Amino acid sequence: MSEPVVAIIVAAGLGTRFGGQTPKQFLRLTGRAVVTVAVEAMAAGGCTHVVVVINEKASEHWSDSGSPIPVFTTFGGSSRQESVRKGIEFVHDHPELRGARVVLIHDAVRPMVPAHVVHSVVKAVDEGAAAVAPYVPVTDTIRRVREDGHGSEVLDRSQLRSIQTPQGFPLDVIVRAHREMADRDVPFTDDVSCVEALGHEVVLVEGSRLAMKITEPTDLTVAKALWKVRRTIGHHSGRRVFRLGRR
Ligand SMILES: Nc1ccn([C@@H]2O[C@H](COP(=O)(O)OP(=O)(O)OP(=O)(O)O)[C@@H](O)[C@H]2O)c(=O)n1
Ligand SMILES: C[C@](O)(CO)[C@H](O)COP(=O)(O)O
Repeated sequence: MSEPVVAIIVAAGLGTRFGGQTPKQFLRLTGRAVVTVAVEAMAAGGCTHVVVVINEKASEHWSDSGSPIPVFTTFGGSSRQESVRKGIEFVHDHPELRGARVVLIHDAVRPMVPAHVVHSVVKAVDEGAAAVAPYVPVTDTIRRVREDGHGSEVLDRSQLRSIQTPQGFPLDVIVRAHREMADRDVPFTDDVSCVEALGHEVVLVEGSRLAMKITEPTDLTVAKALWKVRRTIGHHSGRRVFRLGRR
């Protein structure tokens, strides 16, 4: 039997920026929950198993029925970093998962990531990378506000990238990185940064605008609209739609 490729989907957030009673990852994206669509995206990209990290307080919203690959569930923590750590420890301790060759960490709230992006991340880890993240170019002009509160300065956006998930790692590397950063109490907003702090290089692969993060209510409206046309993206004759799919 070949080694598992495990995706850890973090879904333990409470969605304070989104608001509402039900955490955003359990809202519907045309018929199915956002997190369920994220599970399907991991399967479509070549993952063999998924661990969904949920919040104990919101567990009544979660159901894994109908998944194309085996799904395990564990409880998360009070920050994304802590939830990732708990997911990684679950994989590390699980007899069926601990032989994983590649581990991906994915936000439940990026449900529409295309299979080719997931596949590129898995491939880059398979080929020896210690930390892999998909990116899209920054298209807004970006300014940094000065710390003293007086004014701001423009940054050179040609050197900036917007980082997405899934991010990929060999299991031993991501376990070591998260344990060490938790011991040192160093916070990170993503997982490649955590591994980079151990001295590893971060490899970037091309991501997709479809892997947008649902953070605020408007994002879900946009996601629903994109979901309806996603099959045409990349095959459509219209240039705008084509570009959206590729970048
Ligand atoms: N304690 C947490 C916090 C976040 N997440 C997950 O990390 C991903 C990205 O987080 P974010 O978009 O910030 O979600 P929330 O924390 O739910 O949102 P907010 O910051 O607005 O409260 C989401 O899939 C979220 O469920 C998690 O598993 N555990
Ligand atoms: C991991 C991430 O999605 C990469 O862009 C992002 O850092 C998560 O940020 P959030 O504030 O926890 O949503």
